[in-house]
Amino acid sequence: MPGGVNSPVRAFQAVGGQPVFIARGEGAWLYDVDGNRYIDYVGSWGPLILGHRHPEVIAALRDCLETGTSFGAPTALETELAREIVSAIPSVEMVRLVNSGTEATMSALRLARGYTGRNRIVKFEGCYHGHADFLLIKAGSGALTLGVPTSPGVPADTAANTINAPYNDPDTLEQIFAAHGQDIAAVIVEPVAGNMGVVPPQEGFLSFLREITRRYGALLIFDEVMTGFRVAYGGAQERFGINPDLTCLGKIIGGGLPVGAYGGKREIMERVAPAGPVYQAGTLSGNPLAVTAGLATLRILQHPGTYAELERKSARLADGLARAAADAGVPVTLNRVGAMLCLFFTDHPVTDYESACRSNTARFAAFFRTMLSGGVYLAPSQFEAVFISLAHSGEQIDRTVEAAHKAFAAAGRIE
Ligand SMILES: Cc1ncc(COP(=O)(O)O)c(C=O)c1O
Ligand SMILES: N[C@H](C=O)CCC(=O)O
Repeated sequence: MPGGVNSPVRAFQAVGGQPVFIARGEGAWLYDVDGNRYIDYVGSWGPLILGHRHPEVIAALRDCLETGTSFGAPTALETELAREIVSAIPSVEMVRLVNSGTEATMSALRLARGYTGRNRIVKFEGCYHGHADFLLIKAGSGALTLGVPTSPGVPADTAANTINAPYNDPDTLEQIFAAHGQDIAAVIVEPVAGNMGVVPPQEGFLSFLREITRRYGALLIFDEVMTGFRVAYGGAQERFGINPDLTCLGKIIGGGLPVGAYGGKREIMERVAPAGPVYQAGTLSGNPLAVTAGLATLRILQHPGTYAELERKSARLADGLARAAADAGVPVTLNRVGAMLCLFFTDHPVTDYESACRSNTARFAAFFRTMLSGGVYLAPSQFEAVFISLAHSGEQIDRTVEAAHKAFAAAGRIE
């Protein structure tokens, strides 16, 4: 396997050392093949908001297995998940299930182009929307971590239709629309950026996106692959009260199995084949196992108090980390929205790609390695989020903060 991994973010290139090989997970614990135990803040990169092997998810999967693994035909289960998404996500009236977040964003953008008859799209520097060619330009996540934000292999004429704008910068976007507004099919955005570390939208930024896209007849697409069912049950659009035209989902709606979805206004979604002419398909789309794990997860997330509990746990971790950094005299900027947070090794505010890149990544690497040897598993990159789950106990969070005291001291020894 290239680099020994099946997705670049799993390699330890940015932090040094070799990746840990995982044997199993239980709640918020991860166990490696050498018998070490870690408190897990990766959660399979976001899907495991209930932790590993939640008993209700596992029981539902066991029952589902007895019926088969895939049919390539409609099932009642997929209809149930579609209904749940439509009732949860404020702007979604119709939805199509796919197999990954990448498929969701790629398909939503094809639909936006088919619907508007325009070719250009606007994305934001440091946002990551999966690995489709036209989105791998100044992309975040592993691409940023490995220093290849714009990938070789993306044809120049494909890249020419993607316009990159700085996140949280309405003035630049206004200029882009003034120059190209009639050609822009859509603006796609992570409503809380989570792939250049965590960068919240500044006051008014999302409403500005809503206004300017309407003004120029372009669609607004929220990529809620990470934020959907995480920063609120109804995603960032519920939390911030802004309704996009299309929404992309993934991660949590598959409960740890491969899934994605895109949805939005009926009038737009009815252009998707076979209802309309914009083609998109998938052999395993709506897979019963993925749908079952997703549905079981969403049902637990609906319990009263769930998001308040996530908020409490996340605040306890954030406060503890901030205190530990201050005790060690290491300047950090901590960004948090609900159950996703990021520690940047800088004393400047982090509001966009450029300010995220000012973080001291050598300090992050030292912090990461000391946390790992102290039994805490973080994403091996400065530019990824820390994900808190319902499975994290107060005791695990306190242990994490204890480990962080040592880790900040180690980071502080690096210039
Ligand atoms: C915001 C966002 N969009 C899209 C994707 C792509 O999803 P996937 O890895 O399932 O293709 C990811 C994560 O990888 C993501 O965080
Ligand atoms: N940051 C990525 C998406 O959220 C991590 C998942 C991956 O690319 O493997």
